[in-house]
Amino acid sequence: MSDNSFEKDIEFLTANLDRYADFPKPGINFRDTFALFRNPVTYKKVIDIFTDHISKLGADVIVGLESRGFILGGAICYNLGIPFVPIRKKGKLPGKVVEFKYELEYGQDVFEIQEAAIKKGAKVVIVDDLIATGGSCMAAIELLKKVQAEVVECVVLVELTDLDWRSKVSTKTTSFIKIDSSS
Ligand SMILES: O=P(O)(O)OC[C@H]1O[C@H](OP(=O)(O)OP(=O)(O)O)[C@H](O)[C@@H]1O
Ligand SMILES: Nc1ncnc2[nH]cnc12
Repeated sequence: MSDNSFEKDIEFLTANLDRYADFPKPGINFRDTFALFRNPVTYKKVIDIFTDHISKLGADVIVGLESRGFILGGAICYNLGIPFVPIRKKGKLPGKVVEFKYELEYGQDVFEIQEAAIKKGAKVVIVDDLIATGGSCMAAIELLKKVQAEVVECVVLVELTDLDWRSKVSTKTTSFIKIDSSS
């Protein structure tokens, strides 16, 4: 559920989100959140909405999912003065990592987190630009379980409402823009 005070901003953001048919595969309507991030006006609105919501959750750490979760997470952490920790695709993080394989709307991948990046029992909020099948968020939750962190909430900008992500993600999830994958 989104905060009513941001209702007008959310309508504006929804209207400015780009859609590309048949990318990266036939049949996928790709929602390009970079359209919102490259415009300073819409980017600020997005970061303000996330910051306002996450400031009430008592998070110790924000975990951002590669790649667009990084663009959100860094700015939100700057506002809140809390650490940012990345979850990256396999093979990009040095040191001891834990990994989890997952599926998404147009393929499969492996996520990793650095073991030393999160303290046991830390309260974590996961951020990403979009939830579709829920595979990415589920993989992030499983990785955070492995390092014994506590996932308080997943917060995403866009939710594809008709895809069955809830069967994979039972952790509380907040989205601000809700759209049908075929619209
Ligand atoms: O709910 P899901 O079905 O898992 O899909 C959502 C994920 O898919 C996209 O990222 P993508 O994996 O394309 O990675 P990228 O940001 O590195 O391009 C999107 O930014 C989410 O992270
Ligand atoms: N339809 C979509 N648009 C953008 N990112 C996605 N990740 C998974 N499905 C997606």
